[in-house]
Amino acid sequence: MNQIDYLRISLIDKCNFRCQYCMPEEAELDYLLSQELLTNQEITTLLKNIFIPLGFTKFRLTGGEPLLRPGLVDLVKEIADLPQTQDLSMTTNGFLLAKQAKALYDAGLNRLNISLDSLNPETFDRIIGNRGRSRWQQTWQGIQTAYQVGFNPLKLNVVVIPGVNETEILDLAALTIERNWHVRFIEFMPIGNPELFGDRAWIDSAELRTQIGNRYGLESGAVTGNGPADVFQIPGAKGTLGFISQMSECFCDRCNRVRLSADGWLRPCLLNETGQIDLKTALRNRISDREIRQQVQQLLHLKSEINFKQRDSGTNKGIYTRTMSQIGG
Ligand SMILES: Nc1nc2c(ncn2[C@@H]2O[C@H](COP(=O)(O)OP(=O)(O)OP(=O)(O)O)[C@@H](O)[C@H]2O)c(=O)[nH]1
Ligand SMILES: C[S@@+](CC[C@H](N)C(=O)[O-])C[C@H]1O[C@@H](n2cnc3c(N)ncnc32)[C@H](O)[C@@H]1O
Ligand code: SF4
Ligand code: SF4
Repeated sequence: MNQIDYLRISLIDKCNFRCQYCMPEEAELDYLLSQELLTNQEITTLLKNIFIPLGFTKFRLTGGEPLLRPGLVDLVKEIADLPQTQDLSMTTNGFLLAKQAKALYDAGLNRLNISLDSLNPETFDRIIGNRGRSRWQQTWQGIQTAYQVGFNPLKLNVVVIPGVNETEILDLAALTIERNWHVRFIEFMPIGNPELFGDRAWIDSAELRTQIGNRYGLESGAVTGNGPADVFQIPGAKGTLGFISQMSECFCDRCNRVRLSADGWLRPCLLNETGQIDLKTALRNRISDREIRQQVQQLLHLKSEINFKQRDSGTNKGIYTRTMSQIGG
């Protein structure tokens, strides 16, 4: 069995974007109340008393949009300062990054993955549901600032949507030639927007590799990470290209992570809710650390069963009912 040592922590379920593939504008979502969110202190207590003693050393902050979380820099510092923390990273849409990047870097955040689905401001705004105000320029500035303050590796996540941004694959891949950035193409999953997903809403990573290989050539590459990306490189490029292929491949056999939702549910697998544990209620009811650790350990033992056998059990006819923003993607 793989060692499960990577916890993805959702800090908030709200977002300042409404990406078509995640939180489409027309969707009605129920948001958590602020008292339902784990506090910073509860998060660090869980890390110190539960997850670290069970061998967790890698933590990613996500959401919703983590940069909207009040007290974020303090939380980053507290987690980074834990002696057992080997890797502390964040996944963000980058819109509020230009102002926060330096403070986050100084607080000890090691790595950033930033979503950027298009280099064309109009396409970008259409994807993120801009509600009348262009957001591309500020997002691009956030990415540049993050790189300038020292985030390395800096990864850009592109969800590839047929008919929306698929014509930009070569341009996005070309970003890595002169820049030490890591562009990752993600196969669109049937989570969040069933209409957009339609009949064939994802493009096989192998197809993208052929396109890019024909234009620029492609060889194997390497970059630091804990995730499912297969990494390649354009020969001579400064950065790399990653392919995250959850639709065309199954990488569950190398799964090393569990997820903590913003309201404290520990979820063994992204794609289903089997076996979830409510850690917030346990903490607030003063259940002993020992007992909570035992419950978590039991879930970790069950995880490989859940991964393989119940991957689709959280779906309704193959469509997932919770969005990535609610789960903590
Ligand atoms: N099926 C599946 N997909 C995942 C999982 N974790 C991440 N992904 C996919 O990978 C995309 C990028 O995830 P990121 O948040 O950037 O993190 P990562 O690639 O795991 O992280 P590093 O490699 O450590 O940088 C997500 O949007 C998902 O589409 C997972 O546990 N299961
Ligand atoms: C849910 S977001 C949370 C962090 C941050 N708001 C962001 O967008 O980077 C995390 C990742 O999930 C991805 N994502 C959301 N919905 C998806 C879907 N239906 N299929 C594949 N990836 C998805 C996003 O592209 C992003 O890279
Ligand atoms: S993918 Fe990220 S930025 Fe886009 S709506 Fe979802 S949580 Fe927000
Ligand atoms: S689908 Fe579940 S088991 Fe597979 S990689 Fe994602 S979290 Fe792990």
